[in-house]
Amino acid sequence: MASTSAAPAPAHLHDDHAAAAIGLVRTYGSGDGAVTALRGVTAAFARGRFTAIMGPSGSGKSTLLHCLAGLDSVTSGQVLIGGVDITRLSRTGLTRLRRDRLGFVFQSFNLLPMLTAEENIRLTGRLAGRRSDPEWFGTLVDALGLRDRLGHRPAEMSGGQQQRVAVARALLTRPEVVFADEPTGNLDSGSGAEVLGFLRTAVDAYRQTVIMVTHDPVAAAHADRVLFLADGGVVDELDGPTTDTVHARMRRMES
Ligand SMILES: Nc1ncnc2c1ncn2[C@@H]1O[C@H](COP(=O)(O)OP(=O)(O)OP(=O)(O)O)[C@@H](O)[C@H]1O
Repeated sequence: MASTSAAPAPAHLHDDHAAAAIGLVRTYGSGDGAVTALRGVTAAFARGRFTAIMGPSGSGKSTLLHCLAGLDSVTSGQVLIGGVDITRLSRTGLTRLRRDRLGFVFQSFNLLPMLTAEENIRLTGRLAGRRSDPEWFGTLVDALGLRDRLGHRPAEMSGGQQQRVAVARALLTRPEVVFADEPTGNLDSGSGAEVLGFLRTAVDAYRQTVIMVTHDPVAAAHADRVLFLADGGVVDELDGPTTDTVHARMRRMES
């Protein structure tokens, strides 16, 4: 396992947290042109919970998500996934951990155009050399309403259908954490609500952990908790968000 080569996590972050950032700093460039996107972020993400990350443009949301997901390197600090400090993994170890233990949903769907919906859904498991559980595949396909789309290629599907394929792909390997970067950014509100509703179900019914960046208070209201960033730091947090309470916090941050 890739995880065995990493240092142990602090004891208080071992058990209940699927992911955590500890003193995370990310600076891009150097000298006069350096930009510090994250200025020492510490945040923990509980297992089986849905967390939204919000904040003004440029506040560091995508950088935080990408560092947590091992898609971007960190300048200093630790990132724990299931208790493993991923900043200490080799490149190969990190690639393996991402493939085996994390799921991704991006704004732009990121499906392979030449593959059918079914082939796209099965792709990550294939790359990991695993046979997927047929029952779980069927459960996902039915829950996401994709049964009659499995033979279609991305160009033959709506944006909402493509994103549902991407969600099925992300969940098929039962990852430790699903990272979603503006998953509804390219969808109309109806299709967006379907995708968010399914992410909610994945958390409630299957104890999936979801961490999602969004600009949209309606999307954030599907989460259990919202973390607010400003200027590269965590400035606020809200449990049990509603669209109204998220709006109110955003307004307060802007004033
Ligand atoms: N690869 C990079 N090189 C240089 N600067 C970067 C890079 N990525 C991000 N930044 C800078 O880091 C800061 C945080 O960017 P980030 O994309 O994380 O913010 P965000 O909150 O996700 O913004 P948005 O809501 O507009 O997507 C910004 O000032 C941005 O310009």
